[in-house]
Amino acid sequence: MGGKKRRRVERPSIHPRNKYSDNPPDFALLASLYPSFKPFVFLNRAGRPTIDWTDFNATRELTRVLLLHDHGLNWWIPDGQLCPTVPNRSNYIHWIEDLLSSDIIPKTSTDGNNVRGFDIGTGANCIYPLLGASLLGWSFVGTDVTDVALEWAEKNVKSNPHISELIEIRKVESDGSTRSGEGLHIGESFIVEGEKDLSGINAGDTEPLPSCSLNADLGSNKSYYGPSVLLGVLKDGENLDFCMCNPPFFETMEEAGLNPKTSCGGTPEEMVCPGGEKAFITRIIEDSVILKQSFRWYTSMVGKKSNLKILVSKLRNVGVTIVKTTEFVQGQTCRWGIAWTFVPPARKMILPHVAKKNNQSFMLEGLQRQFSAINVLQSVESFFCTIGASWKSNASSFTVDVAISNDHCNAILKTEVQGYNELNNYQYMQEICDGSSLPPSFEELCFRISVFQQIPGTLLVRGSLKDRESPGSGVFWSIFQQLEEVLKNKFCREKAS
Ligand SMILES: C[S@@+](CC[C@H](N)C(=O)[O-])C[C@H]1O[C@@H](n2cnc3c(N)ncnc32)[C@H](O)[C@@H]1O
Repeated sequence: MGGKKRRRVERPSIHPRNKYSDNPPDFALLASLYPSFKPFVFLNRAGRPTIDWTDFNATRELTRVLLLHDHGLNWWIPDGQLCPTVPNRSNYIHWIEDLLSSDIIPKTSTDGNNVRGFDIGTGANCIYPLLGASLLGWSFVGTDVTDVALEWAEKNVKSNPHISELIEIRKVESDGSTRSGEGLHIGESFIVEGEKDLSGINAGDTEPLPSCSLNADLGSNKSYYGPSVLLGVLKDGENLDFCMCNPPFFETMEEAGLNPKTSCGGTPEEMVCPGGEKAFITRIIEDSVILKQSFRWYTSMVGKKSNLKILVSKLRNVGVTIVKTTEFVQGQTCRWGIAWTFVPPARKMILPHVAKKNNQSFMLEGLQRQFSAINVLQSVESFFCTIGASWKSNASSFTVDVAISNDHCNAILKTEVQGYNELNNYQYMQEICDGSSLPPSFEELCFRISVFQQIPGTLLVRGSLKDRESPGSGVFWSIFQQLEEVLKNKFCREKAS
């Protein structure tokens, strides 16, 4: 013991564009400027001004003065309603801003102007529309089910005439139907068999989610009990840039009350839903499967990492083109963000974790009888011949040595059909925005493809990079994926999907 050095785990930091990233709230200054805030401020043991985080009145007053002082927003919520922490909520807004400005999916013609978002469960505090509109000029539809949330969200919008035109508050009926407004339809919910199980699903047992065709009566197409989330709330023909959601995280109020260190309020309607956040976000996923490209990005906050994994697994099964996750700093605790889209990606990207591997392999199973390892080897040769690589094969060792120039690699990547991409973490997202995740430049990419007989009818194909440190390792991975698809399509009874 003791000999091992502890690796320092890098914690993600507050978003660099967050107003508070370099200047955390200055309680002393705020207390001097706002007499109503002053009584809540005292010096802690280290002599620094602070507030009692377990006092709801103190946290609410802090939020009020921060929104006023730093964002020019008038804001209030009644006792007990969920009180947002402004720096934390801002991180989510900036993450969406990154998604919209990245070139992962093609940009729209508006190119950052007239961005329109949809806040599922905006709450009495209406925090996301208020921040998104005041910081970035975005327009919003904010939805909710409870009267108190709708009433106070409206009040908060109206108290800010400079942005009130940008925010529409929309009611979702709590009985499972949706309000019959302009373009909305009331419909009976139908239940998909096994729906209850969806909330208890494990990462490994993700069945494809039920889907049904888009039709005029969208609200009736939803596959879950309870209030609509998107289907039927979204109006006919409405297309938005993104939706966002801070879902009711918990299954019970007891679970919700487990953090005694802070008091941010929160009623059962705000904090709890049957099946917790996993069930709630599953509803968003189910609706997204039907609504597809009505939103460019679907996003949600996630409270538990275990749920994040499950949700990513679910998304793998429903035909999304990209899944992106991030970690948000929330004081002592962590929250995660998940985003997905059905828009085809703009270009190929290399996953950072796979890009670092220098060995890749796949199995060719269920080989059709007439084919053997030598046929596979020949197909490997012709694959590389077609893409213009130089290659040398050795029929006795069942290997093909390949060399590809940088220009050829780029040509291959350009024509490639992008499948599923899972991009992790905010830092990586930044790389994409900077363009530094583009395929790196190198002289020649050299690797060996080997074909091994496993059992009759099964071959293993392995690709090994000659130079472990090659900057083209990500490109190698990508080409190897294409080879897999080609070989599976040609040789296996069960074709590549
Ligand atoms: C955790 S609160 C989030 C409030 C606010 N967005 C925030 O971040 O502080 C969740 C909100 O979702 C609302 N809600 C629950 N089910 C909903 C549904 N089907 N559609 C819209 N809102 C819903 C609740 O009433 C509650 O206001």
